Amino acid sequence: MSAAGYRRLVVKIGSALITNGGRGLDRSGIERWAAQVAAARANGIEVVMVSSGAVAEGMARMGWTERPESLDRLQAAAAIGQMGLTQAWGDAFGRHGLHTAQVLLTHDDVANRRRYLNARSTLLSLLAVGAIPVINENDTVATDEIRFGDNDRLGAVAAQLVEADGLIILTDQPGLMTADPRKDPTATLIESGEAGDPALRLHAAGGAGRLGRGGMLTKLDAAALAARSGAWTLLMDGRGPDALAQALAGTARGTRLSAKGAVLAARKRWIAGRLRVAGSVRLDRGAVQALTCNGSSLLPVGVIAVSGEFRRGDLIACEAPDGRRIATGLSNYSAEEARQIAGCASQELVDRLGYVGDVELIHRDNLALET
Ligand SMILES: Nc1ncnc2c1ncn2[C@@H]1O[C@H](COP(=O)(O)OP(=O)(O)O)[C@@H](O)[C@H]1O
Ligand SMILES: N[C@@H](CCC(=O)OP(=O)(O)O)C(=O)O
Repeated sequence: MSAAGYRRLVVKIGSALITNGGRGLDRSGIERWAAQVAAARANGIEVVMVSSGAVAEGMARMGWTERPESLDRLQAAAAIGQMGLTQAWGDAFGRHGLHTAQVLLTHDDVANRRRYLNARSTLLSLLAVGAIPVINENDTVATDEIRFGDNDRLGAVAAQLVEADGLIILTDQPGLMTADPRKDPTATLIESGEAGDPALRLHAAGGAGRLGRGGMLTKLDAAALAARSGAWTLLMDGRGPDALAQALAGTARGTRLSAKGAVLAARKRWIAGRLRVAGSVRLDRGAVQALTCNGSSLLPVGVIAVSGEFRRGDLIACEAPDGRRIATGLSNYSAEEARQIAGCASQELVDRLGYVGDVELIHRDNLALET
């Protein structure tokens, strides 16, 4: 944990920054950021990277000066450039004895509950084994319908997936300015605000730079999305020699957007608002108590019976011993698996299943109590 109390952070590095204004990958920047993340990792902070740069690196490799308009050329540039990007991060973190893991996602992967849970498990496993996940959009297969479009939103989704404390968005400006500094040199830094405050958007109408896709508007959208899972967002300039180190330590200058309000309420409301359940589990008294009084996850040990047919990621009902519905939630296991592990202590799961699965049958973040 950092002096500021951070446990897990997502760091998003935008195209404008990582490509040195379009001159190919900024390798010294990558070395510097990796060294600073490695130092934070040594202090017990888990870090997930979201790195742009594939298209810009592909453009540099091909000698293209303008970002292609057509999807197939963009995809070609991304495929060519992603090679260099992965290699650059792998080499840089490797010098600090850290493994990196390339994770390419599309929006489709997280809109689907099952795949969302799979992506989440994989990212958490990578962190558990001490690796640094480096996420980018899977541009080669992303069509408009399944595209995040910019990596700011992908950063927010990553923060949600791993339940990060914060999302650090490094760009080529000091943060959110009162106006686009490329157009208005008198613009000044807005140092703090509340994520999701519509008033902030008035400052951010300027669009993106030549290489980036998002601009400030998507960074504000990302902050609002990250706040729904309780994460704050810091928008800042990543170019200073200690910029990321300061951000990871909680001392950087930039725009800090706080997450206020009932954090998981929106997600839990979404779960509770769904009418159909695919099955149900009957709980013992101890599990009912744990869920309703302590806000705990549902563990297999507290399940006495399983009804219906459901798959991993499906919504199921949790019932008290008298059949009363007390909660609904998204199951980490299929009905068949749930039957195998009902009543099992956590340490018995691997023997029953034949593989290492989630400890929770329903994680508390995916559980909404009946009101
Ligand atoms: N109010 C603002 N404050 C700061 N930058 C702004 C603002 N409005 C628009 N911008 C533009 O947003 C750009 C950063 O977005 P973008 O190019 O997408 O970067 P990245 O690739 O880092 O995501 C800045 O270079 C700037 O020109
Ligand atoms: N996936 C793309 C990045 C998309 C993009 O430019 O995002 P951003 O840096 O947020 O403006 C790439 O690697 O080039």
